[in-house]
Amino acid sequence: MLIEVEHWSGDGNRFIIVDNRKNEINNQWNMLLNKLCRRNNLSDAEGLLVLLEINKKNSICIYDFYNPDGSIGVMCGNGAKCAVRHAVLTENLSYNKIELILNDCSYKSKLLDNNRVALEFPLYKELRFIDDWTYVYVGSHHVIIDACYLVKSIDDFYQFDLIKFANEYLNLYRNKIGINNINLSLAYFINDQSNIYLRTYENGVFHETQACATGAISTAIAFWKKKYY
Ligand SMILES: N[C@@H](CCC[C@H](N)C(=O)O)C(=O)O
Repeated sequence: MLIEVEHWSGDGNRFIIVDNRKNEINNQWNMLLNKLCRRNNLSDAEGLLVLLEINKKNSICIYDFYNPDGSIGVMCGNGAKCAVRHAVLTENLSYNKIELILNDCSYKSKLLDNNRVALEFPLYKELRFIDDWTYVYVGSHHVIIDACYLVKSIDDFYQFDLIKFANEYLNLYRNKIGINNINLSLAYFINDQSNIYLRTYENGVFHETQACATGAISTAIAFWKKKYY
């Protein structure tokens, strides 16, 4: 069977989108994920978005999101932005008010200028300060580590072996929080610029990705709550 797929990128976070509104693909997602989301070359994806339905009259689009390991990534901010833009292009939805239903959760969104997508998030569902790191839940689970404990400069920050660190410490964070599917973000805050530089090791991808929207939101919340700015 020939399956048409589209490659999308949300800020460098890469996804495959499949239109399954005719329900032609049944329970073959694991096969597709294996073929399309391996990390062998640059075109490999970090998640799969499956279009289930677009209701043009009410500007509603419904997608499922899968991580490359086959697990359901409940919320993926960059994937959600791609889904909204994909729905607009597919069915010419009204730009001002689009409801996205992603993995059964509803988000309000709209299209801004230059094809940017705005997505409304609840503030956060859970926040915990544990030792010198922070756990934030915004639909996906994030551990935020302040890089000032690990590196001394922005160059060191980008040289830091995030994958080795994740392999060594992920289980510790999982055990402390009691949740398995955790994303790990290393955040470097530059005070006089009010900038936070971020690197994220994603659950379900088990690798560093180019960008992670819920990681960015969680980090902003963690630093704001710690009164960094
Ligand atoms: N890339 C994401 C987060 C995706 C979800 C993650 N893989 C998980 O399972 O928690 C984003 O842009 O938010």
